Amino acid sequence: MTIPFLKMHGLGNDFVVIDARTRPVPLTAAHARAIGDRRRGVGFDQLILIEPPQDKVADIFMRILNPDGSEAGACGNATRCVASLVGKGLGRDELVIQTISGLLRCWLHEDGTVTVDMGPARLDWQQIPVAEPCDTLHLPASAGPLSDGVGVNMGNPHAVHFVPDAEAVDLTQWGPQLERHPFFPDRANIEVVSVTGPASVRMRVWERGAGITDACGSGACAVGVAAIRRGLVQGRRVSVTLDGGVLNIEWRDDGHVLMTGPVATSFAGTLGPELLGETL
Ligand SMILES: N[C@@H](CCC[C@H](N)C(=O)O)C(=O)O
Repeated sequence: MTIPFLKMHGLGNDFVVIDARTRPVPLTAAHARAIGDRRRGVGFDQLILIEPPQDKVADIFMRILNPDGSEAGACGNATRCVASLVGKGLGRDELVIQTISGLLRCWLHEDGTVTVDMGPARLDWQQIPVAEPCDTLHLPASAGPLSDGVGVNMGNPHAVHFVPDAEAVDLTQWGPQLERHPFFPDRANIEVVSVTGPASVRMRVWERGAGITDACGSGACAVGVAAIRRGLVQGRRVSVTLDGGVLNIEWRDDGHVLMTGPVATSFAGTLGPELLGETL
């Protein structure tokens, strides 16, 4: 079996996107690891499967796999990419994407950017989740210079750390330690953030199951929410600058987080037996 795919990215956060709406593509964690290996495979930050929806109000179901084979409940940048791809295919500028975490409404704009309603920010300690009751505005887990994080779940777990200079943090050293800290039973995506203006921040990310990436959409949402909760920015809109560019985040009064940013397609390719094995 060979499987066609598109390589897409949001701010350099790159995805192998497979359209499995008309035929099932039963990829396993082992397949994800093989395809995701940038030396042997195609390489990706996330593998995205577009499947038929299980909910009547949704247009598609989006499955998200990390390069370590783990499944994620949210991927903001891929949601924009998939919304753009599917929306253009259907001739629609508004659609609903279902994930294992819920339903996400998306809007395609004339300038090519996409807005996603990433759903409500979940802030209770059980929702992050963390190992024991605590104030999620001040998480007690630490590693090296990273401490006093803010816990936010955007369909996936994030621990946001405000630091004087986000560029100065060795994420390769401290990211994996915090990702797998026993305080985070589901592991966590780790963000380091410096405030750069009254409504702007600079963020770098260590993604759970992927490592350092150029951008993380759900992470930018978590960072916007954390900055607002801490009173570090004015208002409820935050411009988040990542290595790959800027995402605009709005935390609405009803608790939902809106993320707006660009979408890009790099190339089309095919996955063959050398990566999928003979069993698929
Ligand atoms: N790149 C993503 C996040 C992908 C999932 C994450 N690594 C996790 O395991 O939760 C984004 O844009 O949100």
